[in-house]
Amino acid sequence: MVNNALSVRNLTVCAGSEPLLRQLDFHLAPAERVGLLGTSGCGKSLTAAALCGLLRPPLRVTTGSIQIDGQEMTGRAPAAWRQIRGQGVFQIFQSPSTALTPGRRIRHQLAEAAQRAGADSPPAIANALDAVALDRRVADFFPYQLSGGMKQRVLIAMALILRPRILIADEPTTGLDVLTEGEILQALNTMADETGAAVLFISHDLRAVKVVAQRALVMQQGQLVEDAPIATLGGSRVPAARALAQAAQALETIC
Ligand SMILES: Nc1ncnc2c1ncn2[C@@H]1O[C@H](COP(=O)(O)OP(=O)(O)OP(=O)(O)O)[C@@H](O)[C@H]1O
Repeated sequence: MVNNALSVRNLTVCAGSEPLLRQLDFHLAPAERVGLLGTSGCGKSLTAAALCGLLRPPLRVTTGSIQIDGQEMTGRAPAAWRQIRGQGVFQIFQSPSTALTPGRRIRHQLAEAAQRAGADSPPAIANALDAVALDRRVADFFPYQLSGGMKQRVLIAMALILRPRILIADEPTTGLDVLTEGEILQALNTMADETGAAVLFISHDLRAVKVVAQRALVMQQGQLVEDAPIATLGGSRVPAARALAQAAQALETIC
C-alpha cells in the first residue's frame, strides 16, 4: 500500500489552553495538489507551521497526529523535524527573504540543497534555474539583489533540487503583481510536475488556488469545514465555501 504524502488526523493546536486549530482531519495523496483556503485569521498559517514542526510556545499540538510519508511526527524532537524539513516537507512563505541567508550568494544556497539531495551541483542548479525561468546569472547574486518574485522563484528552484515529498506554499504570491503571480504559479506547477511533490497551496484567493490545485480544503475559525473538488465549491452546503466560489466568480466577471 502506498502511504499518503501527508495524513493529518484529529489535530488540535492550542495557545495555552485556548484551541486555535480544532480536530483537523485531511490527507494529501502522493503528487496531489490541494488548496487550503479561508478568510484572514482562520488558521491557515498555523496549520502550515504545525505541519512543518515550527510551532513555538505558547503554541503546541495538544491532540492528534501528523504523518509525513507514513512517519509519525507529533511529539518528535526538534532535531527530527529539522531532518524532515527540506526533503520531507518544504515550505515557501509569503516573505521569501526569511528563508534565504542574506550574506550568501544564491549559488551557494542552491549548492547546499544539491549536496543534501546527493545531486551534481552545477547541472542541478542550472536545470532548476531554467525550470523556474530565472537567468542562470542569478546564481551569482545575493538575495538583496533580487526582487520578491525572483526570491520566490529561487525557493521553488531549491525545492526542485531537494525534491520534497510535500511542498507547502503559504500565500506565496501575496503582494506581487498579476504577471509575477502567474510566473510563480507556473513555476510551482513545473516543480510539482518534475518532482512528483504533493502540494498544499495556502491562500485566501480561490482564483490563484485554481491554477495549482484540483481539491480545496476550507477553514473557518480553526476548523475544517469543507474538503471538496474546487469545481463543486459553488454548490457546497457550507456557506464559507460558497462565498469563496462566489467571490472568485465576481472578480472574474469584473476583470
Ligand atoms: N503565537 C500565537 N499566539 C497566540 N495566538 C496566535 C499565535 N499565532 C497565531 N495566533 C492566532 O491564531 C489564529 C490563526 O492565525 P493564522 O495566522 O493561522 O491565520 P491565517 O488564516 O493564516 O490568516 P492570514 O490569512 O491573515 O494570514 C489567529 O486568531 C491568530 O491571532
